[in-house]
Amino acid sequence: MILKFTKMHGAGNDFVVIDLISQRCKLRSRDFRKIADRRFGVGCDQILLVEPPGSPNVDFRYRIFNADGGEVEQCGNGARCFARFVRDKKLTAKKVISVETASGVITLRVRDQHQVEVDMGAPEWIPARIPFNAPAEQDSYQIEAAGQSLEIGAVSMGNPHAVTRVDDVDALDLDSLGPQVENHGDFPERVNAGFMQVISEREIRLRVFERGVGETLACGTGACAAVVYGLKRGWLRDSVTVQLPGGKLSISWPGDGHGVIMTGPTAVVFEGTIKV
Ligand SMILES: N[C@@H](CCC[C@H](N)C(=O)O)C(=O)O
Repeated sequence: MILKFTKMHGAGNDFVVIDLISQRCKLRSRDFRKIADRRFGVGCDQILLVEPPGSPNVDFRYRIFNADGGEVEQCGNGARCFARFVRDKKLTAKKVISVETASGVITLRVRDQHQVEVDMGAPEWIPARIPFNAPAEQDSYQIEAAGQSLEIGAVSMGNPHAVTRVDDVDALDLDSLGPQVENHGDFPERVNAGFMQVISEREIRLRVFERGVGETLACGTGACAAVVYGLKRGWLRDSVTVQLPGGKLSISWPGDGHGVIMTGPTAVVFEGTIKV
């Protein structure tokens, strides 16, 4: 079958977005791996599927597949591209769009042609719900990875994150450290590994080694996880600018019980078709 797709990115985290409302197709894990392959396919970090909602109070269903073919619960940069896509394709004229994901309903607000704000929902700190093996919830935990002892914050933004504060993100060897944290035995569903450098109370630099992908140029849920951890530890305040290798995101969180608000860019790169 020939499928139409749109290649998009949010701060350099790139996606193949497929409308499964106007076209019908059952895609399998190997199809996602082929589409994501940068030599034999289109190339992307994640594939985003636009589907009809499963319940009456939401506008769409949003499904996310990592480049390794595995389905995941959440993707922040993808959520912004999703909002831009459904408006560009005239699947909705709404500026406030609610979508169901594998980790619950999130709300997308289209600010202008390029900037979208997303309420990513409240962070989850309870270890069993991340999931992370720890006897009790703590502000931080010690884990061993690549022969080093790391102090991490463990949090779910719908998907699991381990965040480590470092002095200089440029000095990290993420190719060796990233896979060791991603596959750490205390994260039974693996984890996205974020490394943040605090520049000031309102600005951080962040690199993320994403579960099922490797290092990406930006990770929206990773930015939310880093900021909520930094706010909890008292290192950050108010609205924080997160500088990622591919661009900037703005993140704010009023505190426990509230959703994390992420604002950032979206871009369309090209449209095409692929045989699956
Ligand atoms: N790029 C994403 C996160 C995508 C999913 C992640 N790799 C996982 O496995 O949980 C983002 O922008 O949040």
